[in-house]
Amino acid sequence: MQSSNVFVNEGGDDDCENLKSLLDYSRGIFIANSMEVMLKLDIFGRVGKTLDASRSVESLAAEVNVDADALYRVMRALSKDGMFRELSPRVFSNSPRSIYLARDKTLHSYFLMRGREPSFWDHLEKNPDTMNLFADSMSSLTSLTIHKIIGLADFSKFKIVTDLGGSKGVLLKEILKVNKNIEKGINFDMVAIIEKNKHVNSIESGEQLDSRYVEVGGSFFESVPESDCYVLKSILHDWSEDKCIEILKTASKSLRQDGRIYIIDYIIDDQDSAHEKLASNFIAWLDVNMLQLFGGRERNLKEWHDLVDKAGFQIESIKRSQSFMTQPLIILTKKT
Ligand SMILES: C[S@@+](CC[C@H](N)C(=O)[O-])C[C@H]1O[C@@H](n2cnc3c(N)ncnc32)[C@H](O)[C@@H]1O
Repeated sequence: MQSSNVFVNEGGDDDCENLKSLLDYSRGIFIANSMEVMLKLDIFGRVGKTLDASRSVESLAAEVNVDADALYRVMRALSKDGMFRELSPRVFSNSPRSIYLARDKTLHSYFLMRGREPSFWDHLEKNPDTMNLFADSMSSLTSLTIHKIIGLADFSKFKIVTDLGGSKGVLLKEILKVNKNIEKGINFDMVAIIEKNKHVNSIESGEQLDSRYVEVGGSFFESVPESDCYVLKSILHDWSEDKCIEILKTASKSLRQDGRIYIIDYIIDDQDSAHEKLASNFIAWLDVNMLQLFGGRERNLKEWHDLVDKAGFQIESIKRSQSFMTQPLIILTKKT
């Protein structure tokens, strides 16, 4: 893909900061939902009305009867914006900013009015236009980082590569362009998405489709086409641990000998990231996005190791880009 966007060549820290600030504008709804939950549960007040008062997430969660992990993830993201302070792991105090909400309820109704209960998948199912917009939004984010991802990934040993949840096929088409050794590239997604892709491909005569490019509809919870390599980009962070294990086990059944799984997803609080500070704020909010929309999560390195281990895989290597937005490539092989 010839990229015309101005961010692709981001390299300097200025570009990173600008791109990060731009993306911050898209997370308003998640911040509003998080503030609504914090206020409904009176978390600011419960943490304490003085700056030196602190509470552990576990004691707060037990007191208000909510899941401690979910509460931690929301407080972690808010604290990256200075709304709480995480004094030690999972122990928070109010910050000079949040103490106001602990002491004074004047503004509570203002924040409560802005939250809402989202049901994203229901909404998508009932609104095909929004479904298309979602696919477009995913493809646009992918196109920002596509060259960096391809630069990280070696496809030279594979004959069949399948992009699981490949949406509009943006990434796979580019992989095929760069890797002439691949004999077949399969873009696999839900039937509704694939039908739409086929329709668009048939009317957009301007785009000459590579004859090696194939579209297959189905569910990665049921079965997937046999392949040497499965690409899972921005897929596993949508799902809970149990669902991720199901997806990986489905892939495992059809993975050819010496095959690999290429996970392209963030690693939260990754000490080896070139932009750990910038990225960790960005990823903590993405984590809240995943929690609120899908019941998914961003995972740290240990969580990735544990997850793939339970599905019968091991991490062979991790390749990181210098760009904060480009997810690392996590390469899996079957456990021996
Ligand atoms: C977050 S998007 C990622 C799209 C693409 N990989 C990217 O990075 O731009 C998740 C994709 O998973 C697809 N998906 C969701 N459930 C699926 C299922 N059960 N089987 C196959 N694909 C599914 C969605 O249609 C969507 O295209």
